[in-house]
Amino acid sequence: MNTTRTDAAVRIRGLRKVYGEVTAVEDLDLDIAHGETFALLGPNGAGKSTTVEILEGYRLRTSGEVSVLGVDPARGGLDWKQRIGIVLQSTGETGLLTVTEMLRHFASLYPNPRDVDEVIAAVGLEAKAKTRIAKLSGGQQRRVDVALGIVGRPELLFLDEPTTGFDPEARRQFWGLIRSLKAEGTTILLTTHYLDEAAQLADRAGIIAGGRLVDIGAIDEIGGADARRPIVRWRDAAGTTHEVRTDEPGLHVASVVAEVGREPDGLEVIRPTLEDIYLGLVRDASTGSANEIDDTEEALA
Ligand SMILES: Nc1ncnc2c1ncn2[C@@H]1O[C@H](COP(=O)(O)OP(=O)(O)OP(=O)(O)O)[C@@H](O)[C@H]1O
Repeated sequence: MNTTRTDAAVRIRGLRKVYGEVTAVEDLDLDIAHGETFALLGPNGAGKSTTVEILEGYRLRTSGEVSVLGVDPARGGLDWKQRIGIVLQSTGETGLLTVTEMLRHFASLYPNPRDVDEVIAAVGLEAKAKTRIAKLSGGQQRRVDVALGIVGRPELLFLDEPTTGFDPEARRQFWGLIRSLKAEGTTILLTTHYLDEAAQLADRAGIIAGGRLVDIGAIDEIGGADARRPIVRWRDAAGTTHEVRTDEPGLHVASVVAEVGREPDGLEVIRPTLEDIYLGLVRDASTGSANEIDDTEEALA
């Protein structure tokens, strides 16, 4: 095999992609370690699919260095393609074959495929195994896309908005599947607009806006400590809402109770979710302003 194992499964340096007047990706640096699950997050048009498609070898870059499993994707041959799995944002499957037939066909293209029946069970399509793909619902067809992405036992799996159209139960089942792939050592690059999905699955996330990486870090650290500080919120006797960011929400609640002398109205302790932090970072990126943290008690009208 004409590949070299590098430290990172994916290595990107100074990536830039220009479509005519539009700069879709600018000066992007990123490393994804072997075995890591990495989520690339960002609003519509941020440059996620462009980046992922360059890594998959589907799109040529304007400039920069890219290495995927030790190979430049612009020059990746069949042996390299057999080591990666791809679930595109949308696929143009004709749907004439049954689920089993389609998977058998795909499995035959790989040197060490997974067992087709096991893959069908893993994506929850056992009852539809003999159904033509055209007759499946949108969410079921999406599950076929996921099955096709993993049947070749890829070392690196690209998942571009994999659970769009899934019902909540199917999403939970999919998360279990991704965790088992990760446990087997699969490296996963996920793009999703479901921030809970990223929080559930990813070790690290990168947030891209306007083609630039605005933050990157461990899922429980991204955005920094300040953005993650819990908020204590309550209403006073006059009906005014108070909101305080504090590292000691329990102590703050105790002091409010001591002051009010009873259960405070509308008391909440809010721990910012990944979605809250993401929205703050994307807003800051679009306005160009720094994230302002209010340490002081603030009365909200
Ligand atoms: N083939 C193309 N020709 C011209 N412009 C394109 C092309 N593909 C993407 N773009 C532009 O590049 C930018 C990034 O698009 P991209 O599809 O990478 O974003 P995305 O983050 O994947 O968005 P979404 O969340 O909507 O899928 C957008 O401004 C888009 O309009």
